[in-house]
Amino acid sequence: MALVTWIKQKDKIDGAMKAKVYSFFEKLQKDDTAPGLHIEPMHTPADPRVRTGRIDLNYRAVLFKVLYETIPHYFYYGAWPHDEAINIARSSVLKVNSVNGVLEVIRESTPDPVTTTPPQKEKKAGEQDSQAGDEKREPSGELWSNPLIGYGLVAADLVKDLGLDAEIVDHVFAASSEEDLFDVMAEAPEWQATALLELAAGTCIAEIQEKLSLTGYVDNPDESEEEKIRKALEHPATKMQFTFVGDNPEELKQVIEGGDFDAWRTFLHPEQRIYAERRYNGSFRLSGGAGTGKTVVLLHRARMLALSEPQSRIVLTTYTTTLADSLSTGLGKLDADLPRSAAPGYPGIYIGGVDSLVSRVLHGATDVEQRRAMKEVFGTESVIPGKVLDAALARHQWEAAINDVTHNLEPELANATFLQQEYETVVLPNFISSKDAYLTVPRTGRGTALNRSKRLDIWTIIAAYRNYNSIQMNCSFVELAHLATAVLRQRTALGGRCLADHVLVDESQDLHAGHWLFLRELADVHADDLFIAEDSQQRIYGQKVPLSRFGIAIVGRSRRLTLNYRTTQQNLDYAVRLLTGAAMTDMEGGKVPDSGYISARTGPLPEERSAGSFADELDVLADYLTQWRDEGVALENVGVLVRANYQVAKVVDGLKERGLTAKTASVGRDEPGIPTVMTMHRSKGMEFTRVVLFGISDQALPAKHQVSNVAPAERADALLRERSLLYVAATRARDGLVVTWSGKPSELLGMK
Ligand SMILES: Nc1ncnc2c1ncn2[C@@H]1O[C@H](COP(=O)(O)OP(=O)(O)OP(=O)(O)O)[C@@H](O)[C@H]1O
Repeated sequence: MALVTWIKQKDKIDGAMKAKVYSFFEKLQKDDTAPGLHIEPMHTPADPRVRTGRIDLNYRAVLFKVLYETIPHYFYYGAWPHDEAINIARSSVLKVNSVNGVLEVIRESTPDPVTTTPPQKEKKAGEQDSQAGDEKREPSGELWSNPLIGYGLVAADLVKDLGLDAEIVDHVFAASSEEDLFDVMAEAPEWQATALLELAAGTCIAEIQEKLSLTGYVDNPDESEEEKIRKALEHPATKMQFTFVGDNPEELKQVIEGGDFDAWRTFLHPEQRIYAERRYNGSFRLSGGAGTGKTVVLLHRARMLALSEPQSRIVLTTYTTTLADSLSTGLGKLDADLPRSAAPGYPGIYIGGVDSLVSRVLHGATDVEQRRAMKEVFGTESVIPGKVLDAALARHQWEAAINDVTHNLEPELANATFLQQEYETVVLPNFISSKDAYLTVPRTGRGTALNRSKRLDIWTIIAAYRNYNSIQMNCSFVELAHLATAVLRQRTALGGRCLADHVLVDESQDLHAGHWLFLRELADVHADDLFIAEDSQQRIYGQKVPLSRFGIAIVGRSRRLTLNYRTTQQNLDYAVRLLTGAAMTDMEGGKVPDSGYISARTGPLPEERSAGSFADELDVLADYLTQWRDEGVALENVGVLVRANYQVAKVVDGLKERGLTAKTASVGRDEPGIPTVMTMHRSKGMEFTRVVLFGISDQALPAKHQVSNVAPAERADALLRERSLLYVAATRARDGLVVTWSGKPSELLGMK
């Protein structure tokens, strides 16, 4: 028998190779002396533990063999063509870092930045396909200056305090372009690459030590190297790159098949691991920019809770059912054996969109509970209306109420947007059902002040709106959330048990006050009651709502993730620039930095393309898709994102006229060779290898109905939501990002 530890692969391996690697390790786990494996030591290696093994005729595995008593333990570094493998094997060393105790593989000769050829740039898609008369704009590159030198960092400090390898540090300081810098990082151990990335982003040494858990290690010279390695495997920064597979073939299969794409299942960042595993004495909020792994943390945390408390009732929820479905798929990938529960209130993990949770509670409520809830929310004891009021009908009802009622309100107040916000952030959360109650309720957080006479007029319109809906038996999702809250409150008032022990919430920036009141009732106040993942920069619905108002105390229990795993630094910079000019505030009203997110990946610059007309813009889009297809890009991993619903069908039809098949999001996502066209709203939580933001003109963004006829105080917030929408859409791209428009570009692109 032999044990195996897998080291995260820097070079991607294809399907055929994966099968061979699996078969090699399957044999090795059983018997490392099996003749076909050819496990051999090197002549004059830098590390005497290094071995090579025969994967096939051409490829050799590079391994390190550590003996624990009589049991061999192999650390698999990678597989390369024969000669390359021999070179790598001879020059690589498996060691425990003497400064911080992290296990790492150091290659004795890292690339020399002066002689390194920068990696082949991806050809700029669409370059030769430019339409006559089309104008192409690329964000201009600035002269590069080495950020580590700029910050006044001293190489010796990085070696002494952080434990970075001296040779790697030398190369980093000698880097003369961003490509050089990324090349050096690509060869460095994972934790060192992350530390360098943080240094380049301006993070100080002490903060990096904390983020990567690098403090507190004391090297014990009396301890054997084997023992040090065994202990180092437990270090959180080691776990970014090493995972113990042991002699378990199933674990081996998972890690090989998952490859780079499913690395999130195994190789967590030390901070992600902390947030997934640490217990908190109350509610906790995890913030972070798009793609920083908030969802990944939630999934790992749900697993940790389910495994450590098998009888606990865990609810994992998010804004929509589509997002909940993808949480469910993700959890299945992480651990298919976790106990699931079909309904909230039972042991196991229940996953559902927050509105579907609301509806489950209401369907399970007795007639008496329902009537009392109606009394509490609307002031009349009746059955809960059966029809759900959609956004379009709600708008229509508001407009009807505004027209039918006599009032003296100015247009900025007498419009559907303002009134609906007033209703959903003031009236409903305070369970107001009478004029007198509305006249005196505090309107904390609302931008526009209202005097008594305005409040009177507004209440008259609200009463008419409620009346129309009551006649037509309509009820909005927001009203339903308040009704479900009222049902749960009745039960707890009668001594009933809450429905959940732990509630984990994703995409929480978009939840409205009614959702928060409901979630607060779902689990009572105790340790680890609510774990909330949010990115206030991605708030594209509703108003910002301070959690403290709903009895959710996160003061002192709120942290932020900053390392982006999804998209390239180029796309990230571009997306963050789309937010420029907008003051981002988090849900507690604090300032959120509009930069400071870093990515471990680099790629081509985003491209901006203008076209003379809608038809020309479709030509541009068709050219990109054709070119990508010809380059071998799997078009099913391409997303074309538009601002408005009606544009979806127009783009699908337009592409059809140009001989290309595309589909809408409702048809599912995985038809080979077929890209998906969807709204930016729908793309939330998703990711694609390449993204085209289509139709980003002054006519489409900001959407007129969001920002016109809106009171000045509300307009800024509406504009911010439009910027956030662009940010959400741009951060869906893993690699390529293209932005197109016809006519004039949107002001949100910030072009002069
Ligand atoms: N530790 C990790 N190792 C490898 N990949 C990771 C890791 N953490 C996250 N990822 C990957 O990064 C991408 C973004 O992760 P995730 O969806 O959890 O981020 P998020 O913060 O929830 O993003 P968003 O807010 O944009 O929805 C996913 O493809 C995920 O698999």
